[in-house]
Parts: sequence; C-alpha cells; structure tokens
Amino acid sequence: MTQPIFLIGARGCGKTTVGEALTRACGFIFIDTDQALQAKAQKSIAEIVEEEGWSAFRARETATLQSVTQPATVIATGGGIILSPVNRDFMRNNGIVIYLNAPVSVLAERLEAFPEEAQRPTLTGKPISEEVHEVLAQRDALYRQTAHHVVDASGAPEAVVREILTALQVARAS
Ligand SMILES: Nc1ncnc2c1ncn2[C@@H]1O[C@H](COP(=O)(O)OP(=O)(O)OP(=O)(O)O)[C@@H](O)[C@H]1O
Ligand SMILES: O=C(O)C1=C[C@@H](O)[C@@H](O)[C@H](O)C1
Ligand SMILES: [Mg+2]
Repeated sequence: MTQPIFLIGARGCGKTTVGEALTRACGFIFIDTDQALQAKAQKSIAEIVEEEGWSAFRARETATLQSVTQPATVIATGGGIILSPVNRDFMRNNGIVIYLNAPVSVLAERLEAFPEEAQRPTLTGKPISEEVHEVLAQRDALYRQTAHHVVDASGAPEAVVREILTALQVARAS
C-alpha cells in the first residue's frame, strides 16, 4: 500500500507529532501542510493571516495540500483543512484519511503547554479551552465525514501510531 495517508483533526491532536512517528514506522516520507505552506510563503501563519486574512490563508492551504500529495507520504494537515469541501473530497479520493480524535480537555492541555502562536493564531479571540471547545463542536462532524478511520489520539504518540497501523491492516485485510 503506497496511498498517501492524510492525518486530520483539531489543533493539538498530534497530527505533526504522530505523523513523524508514523512515517518512521511505515517508511513513508513526512509532509506537514502548515510547515510546507510557511516555508513557501517565507512567513508564519500568523503573519499571513495578519497581512492577507484567513481566506487567503485557506487558498494557500488548498494549493499546498494538492501540491504535496504523492504516493508513500504521510501528510499532517492543518486543523482547519476540512472546512473546504474541495479539500475534503480531495483527501477522501486521493488517499486514506485518519481522524485523530481527542477530547477538549486533552487538546486544551497540550495547546496551553505549547501554544506556538506563530502557527496557531487565535480563531475566536477567546481563551484556549473555550476556543477548543467551540471550534471542535463546529468541526467534529466534518472530521468524521471526511475520515476513513477514527483513532483515539489521547494516548502517547507510539500508542496512536499502533492504533493507526492496526486500522490500516484491518482495512487492507477486509
Ligand atoms: N499523543 C501525544 N501525547 C502527548 N503529547 C502530544 C501528543 N501529540 C502531540 N503532543 C504534544 O502536543 C502539542 C501539539 O501537537 P502537534 O503539534 O503534533 O499537534 P497538531 O495536530 O499538529 O496541531 P496543529 O493543527 O496546530 O498543527 C505538541 O507540543 C506535542 O508535543
Ligand atoms: O484549526 C485551524 O483552523 C488551524 C490550525 C493550524 O494547524 C493552522 O493550519 C492554522 O493556524 C489554522
Ligand atoms: Mg501540526
């Protein structure tokens, strides 16, 4: 199996962290759309949003998603990639989509410890745990409808990788 693997989920669910570990486990190449987009723009996401607005960021995100997609690649996406129907269809039709699902309390704890504001400018202007709650309520259904597999992402990265590999093997065997 060399189909690309897309990791989707809320900010802080571990797409980047788990994606790097999954890449090592399956011998694929790792790409992170947030990192690729910032490298191409030579600006942080916070700077892009400040100078060009969220809709320009979203357009860059769609172009990045399409340009990085290739076989044998684990693609960690930005938390809002599923907002666009074009992105949702693209991922479902061009690879295997895994939703890293974690409760608000776990997400908020991780984001409070590692806010990385240059990559995660505020979406609502509210405190982190309120924002995580509000944004996940709006997006959870979109993550679920886009995913081929939903995986519990609240454990350690190695445990999440094991769950993903199990889901992929079960899918291949059936
Ligand atoms: N499974 C995990 N267990 C414990 N800590 C984790 C886990 N996954 C990620 N973290 C920590 O939580 C923080 C956020 O993780 P990460 O950057 O991988 O999330 P993300 O889903 O890529 O977020 P974003 O959508 O903003 O890119 C990191 O500092 C990381 O060390
Ligand atoms: O949840 C979101 O909408 C975002 C998540 C980050 O990964 C970045 O893609 C950006 O900060 C937007
Ligand atoms: Mg990330």
